[in-house]
Amino acid sequence: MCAAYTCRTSPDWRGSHLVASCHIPPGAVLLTEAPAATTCGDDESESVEAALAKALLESGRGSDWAARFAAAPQQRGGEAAPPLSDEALRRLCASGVDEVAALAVYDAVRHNAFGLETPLLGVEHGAAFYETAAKLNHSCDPNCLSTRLGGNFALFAVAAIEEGSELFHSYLPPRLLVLPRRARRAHLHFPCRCSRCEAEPEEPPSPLAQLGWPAAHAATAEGHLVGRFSLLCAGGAPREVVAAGAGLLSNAPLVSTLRQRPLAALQVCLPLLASSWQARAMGGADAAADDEGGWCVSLASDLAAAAGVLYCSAVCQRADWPSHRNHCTPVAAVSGSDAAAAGISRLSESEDDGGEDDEVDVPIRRVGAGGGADTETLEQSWERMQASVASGRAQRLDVQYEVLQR
Ligand SMILES: C[S@@+](CC[C@H](N)C(=O)[O-])C[C@H]1O[C@@H](n2cnc3c(N)ncnc32)[C@H](O)[C@@H]1O
Repeated sequence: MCAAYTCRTSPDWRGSHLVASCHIPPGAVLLTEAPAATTCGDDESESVEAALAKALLESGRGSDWAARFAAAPQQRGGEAAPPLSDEALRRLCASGVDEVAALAVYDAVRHNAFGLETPLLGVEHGAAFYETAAKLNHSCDPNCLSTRLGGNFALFAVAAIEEGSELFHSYLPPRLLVLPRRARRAHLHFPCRCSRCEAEPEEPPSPLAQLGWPAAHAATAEGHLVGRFSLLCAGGAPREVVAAGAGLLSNAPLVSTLRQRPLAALQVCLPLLASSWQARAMGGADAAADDEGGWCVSLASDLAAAAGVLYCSAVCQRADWPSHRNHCTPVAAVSGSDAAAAGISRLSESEDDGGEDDEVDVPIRRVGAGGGADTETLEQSWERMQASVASGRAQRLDVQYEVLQR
């Protein structure tokens, strides 16, 4: 393959950006880059950005270097890291660096640095500056996947890219790419101009969102709440878990999401593997077979989180309640006609009295693979799944549901 990309500059929001210099097949490795500097962010007295600027200044980078990364006027603003405080500037200059250089390097960092996080847990552990990767713009429907391995940056094509097309990766973690535009926007520090955002209508503020109800729930024209979740009670071995995850591909709405957004597929796999390891730590296959100690795992974690915490059984739900009640968004907070229309008040009452016998018993309409719908309660769904788990195989339960009006 030819040198995969060239750097171009345009006067619009794209500023400096990377463009394919030939046809690129999916899967091609386009860039691997060591950082110009990294920081592990363990000094609580300064921000990771200030620490990174300090490391760059100490390696001899100054104003001339920083000018290559200065944000174009149309890219300024937004909510990137805050400007440098006087105290932080004083500390940066303590080693003899002049103020102009310190401010310029800090500015380059605040608009171009990458956070470093652990792949599975998503724990932030520092930041890094990559000189070439800094030129990559963001898209919510990216044609490239970037990853940080150790402190290094790697970029892969996830689609065929035509010569002359811009290379985009996502500044957002894959799990957030399945969210609608408004929800994604909250995680970016600039108004996104990518083709997906430009094409997606801005959703009108949902009455449910105003009530603090999760964004992944949408009200149908009839005013019902619609949600979707995938839940896995898996066996103890990674291959069982991954096989069950592959089974998820029979879920038509999810498949279409994954086809359109290949990065979302990664996010489905990572929790699967994490859950598998967790299962092993908890005693492997025996844990799954144990009526009292079954464990609950969400697959598409954003959807599951949005749907509330999902349990494989009333036993698990009760067991978790002492801890869950501390961070539960009380459904009781959703009051008035919207709540009544959504038919969620009974869920609130049954969850909130905390007694031994509380069970979530929301009627749902289950939408089967063939599109036919029948009605069952969540409790009946859990029972179905428990029966599957008792059969000894890794099982999952995918339910697309409407909460029916009462
Ligand atoms: C790491 S820089 C990317 C390179 C940048 N084009 C340049 O000229 O330096 C990140 C900045 O580019 C802009 N940017 C990147 N992707 C964008 C997008 N999809 N929509 C709007 N602005 C974007 C934002 O201003 C963001 O803070």
